[in-house]
Amino acid sequence: MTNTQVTLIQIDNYGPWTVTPEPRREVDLQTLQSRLYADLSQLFGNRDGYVFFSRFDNMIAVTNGIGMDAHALVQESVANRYPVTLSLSVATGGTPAAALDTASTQLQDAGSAQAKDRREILRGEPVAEDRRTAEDVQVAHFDVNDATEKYTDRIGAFDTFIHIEQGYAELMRYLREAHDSLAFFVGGDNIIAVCSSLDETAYHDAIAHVREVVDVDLKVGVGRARTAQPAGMAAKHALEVCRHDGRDVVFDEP
Ligand SMILES: Nc1nc2c(ncn2[C@@H]2O[C@H](COP(=O)(O)OP(=O)(O)OP(=O)(O)O)[C@@H](O)[C@H]2O)c(=O)[nH]1
Repeated sequence: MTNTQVTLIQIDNYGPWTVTPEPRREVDLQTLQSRLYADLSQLFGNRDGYVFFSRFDNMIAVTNGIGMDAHALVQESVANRYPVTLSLSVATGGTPAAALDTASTQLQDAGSAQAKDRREILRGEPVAEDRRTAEDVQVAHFDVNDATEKYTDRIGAFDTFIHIEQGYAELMRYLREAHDSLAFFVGGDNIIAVCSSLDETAYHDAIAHVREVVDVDLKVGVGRARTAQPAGMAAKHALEVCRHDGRDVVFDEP
């Protein structure tokens, strides 16, 4: 069984801030959001976590092995350097979606994302040390088959983008509904999913579903570990085996 620890990251009172005292320049908001994501990726990544930008004002991190003190340091570092602050809600669960639901509820209970007086909330609990196992995190790294040859080198950049995003949208919905798992677009033609304990058949079914509904061909490498970073690396190595052997689904061999 997986035991994913998820952290919901939310910029405090961001909506009002973007229009106070009057609407701020969009280029400045885009710069702030992407720099904040880059910083969080480093801050959590240096501690073996993964951060996904999702909606930018709300980001989602896989934080197995990262305690509350480290979360507090991340908040302090951001508050010292940015004109905005962050609330962090940490939760664990048998599935990634269940963990994120708990994290969301914890933060909603602390007040609205647009409440002036709700700042720098830090709530929740990490996975208890004695309950951690070598397979707490399952990361699936999906990739569109031959995206360069089929799309990038052949059709317009925007139509390529539509194909890739459609594949992502269908996969994200399917994994959420069928397996309580969370999939994130990470650039190029790549999607990284944080999964519950899916087996090989389940991945074949997910790939077949996406092919059938939106005609996008995927392959996937799957890795498992105590924390996100080594699970993600194992998934990348498994994906290389897919490429080499022409297979659609490969699990890493721990
Ligand atoms: N985030 C991320 N992006 C990647 C990674 N590998 C490749 N990409 C992106 O995906 C694009 C396509 O690269 P590939 O997936 O290697 O190429 P392909 O044409 O689909 O070929 P095959 O994957 O071998 O079928 C690249 O231009 C990168 O933008 C990765 O590990 N992580």
